Amino acid sequence: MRTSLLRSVESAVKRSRSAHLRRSFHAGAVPERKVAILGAAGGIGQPLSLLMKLNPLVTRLALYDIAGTPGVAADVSHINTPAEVAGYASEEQLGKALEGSDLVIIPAGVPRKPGMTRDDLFNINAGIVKSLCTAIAKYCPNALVNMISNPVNSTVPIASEVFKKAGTYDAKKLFGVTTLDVVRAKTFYAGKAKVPVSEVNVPVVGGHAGITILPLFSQATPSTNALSEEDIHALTKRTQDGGTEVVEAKAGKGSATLSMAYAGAVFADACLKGLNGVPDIVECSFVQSTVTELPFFASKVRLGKNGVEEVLGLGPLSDFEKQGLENLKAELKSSIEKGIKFAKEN
Ligand SMILES: NC(=O)C1=CN([C@@H]2O[C@H](COP(=O)(O)OP(=O)(O)OC[C@H]3O[C@@H](n4cnc5c(N)ncnc54)[C@H](O)[C@@H]3O)[C@@H](O)[C@H]2O)C=CC1
Ligand SMILES: O=C([O-])CC(=O)C(=O)O
Repeated sequence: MRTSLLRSVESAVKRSRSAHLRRSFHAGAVPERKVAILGAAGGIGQPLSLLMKLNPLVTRLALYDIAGTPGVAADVSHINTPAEVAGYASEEQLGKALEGSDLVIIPAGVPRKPGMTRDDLFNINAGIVKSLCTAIAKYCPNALVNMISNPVNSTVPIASEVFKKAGTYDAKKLFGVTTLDVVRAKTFYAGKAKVPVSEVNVPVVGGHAGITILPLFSQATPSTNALSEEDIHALTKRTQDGGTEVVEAKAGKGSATLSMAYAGAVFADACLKGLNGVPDIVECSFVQSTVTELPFFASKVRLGKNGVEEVLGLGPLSDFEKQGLENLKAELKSSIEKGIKFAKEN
């Protein structure tokens, strides 16, 4: 009788201890995180919403678009993962979508058609990005911002100016998403070097348009002697033209959406891990930088509890890469200046 009573007390204590441990794990070790996606009903927005719903680090997922959000939100919300989904469908609801966000991902805006450059999107997307960033400054000034909307080389400087004007700019919290360039460089390198793609790492620096995209294949791992200089030049060109390859294949139906959603989800996950204090999270991103004389530049970035913990240097470059770096500076500088001028004048 006594032993059975003891056993039941012991097991009650054990149950309460493990419940306490579970509670403290939820309350402490893995913080609650709200992620907002602006442009959530678009070609990128929909699969990105799906992937973020699958991310166990996301507690609340706010899906905002000017059209089509209720359907996307209802659809994604039926997936049996913990993130709570809410859809926001009009400008009046943008504040609610943003409030309390730790991370805002922006894939809002028009995509390219064949024959266009990313800069041809400037006239429409600059205004969209400006108004969304004005709302971010108002409703969630401390959130990390992942800018996907093109031309990234200009939209990130636009965002920085909007935040400066609002008095909320924190260079550590603004990121141009260049992960798709890294994803492509890894895939193309693995195919050519015949190494397992899951083991490949390739930094991609510079910006996110044409020759401003500079993959550093001399630093690719696993390293290989199997590639000729010609192979490296062809891999570089293919990475730089990766977006155009998709635009042409889609023949008027837009640009990369699925690979971009994957890349956006990879980068957002890295940002959330950094925020949560996971050590050694390094990704390439287009950020405010002193790596070159340009005020914004993509390079490896260490992510932490406040966003950018450290902007890493370029490392040793081959002569071909050194030349590529010099060649990209004029275009990148002018795209950055175009964004800053727009934000200052509008
Ligand atoms: N950074 C990168 O590596 C990449 C960037 N992109 C860029 O991402 C952007 C989106 O591309 P897609 O999803 O294919 O275009 P899409 O046209 O399929 O979707 C864009 C969505 O943005 C929404 N939108 C427009 N104005 C808005 C506003 N003011 N507020 C909220 N939502 C708004 C639209 O309703 C639409 O649902 C384009 O600018 C494209 O160039 C695309 C691929 C890669
Ligand atoms: O090429 C485009 O217009 C979309 C984009 O940025 C990419 O796929 O890298």
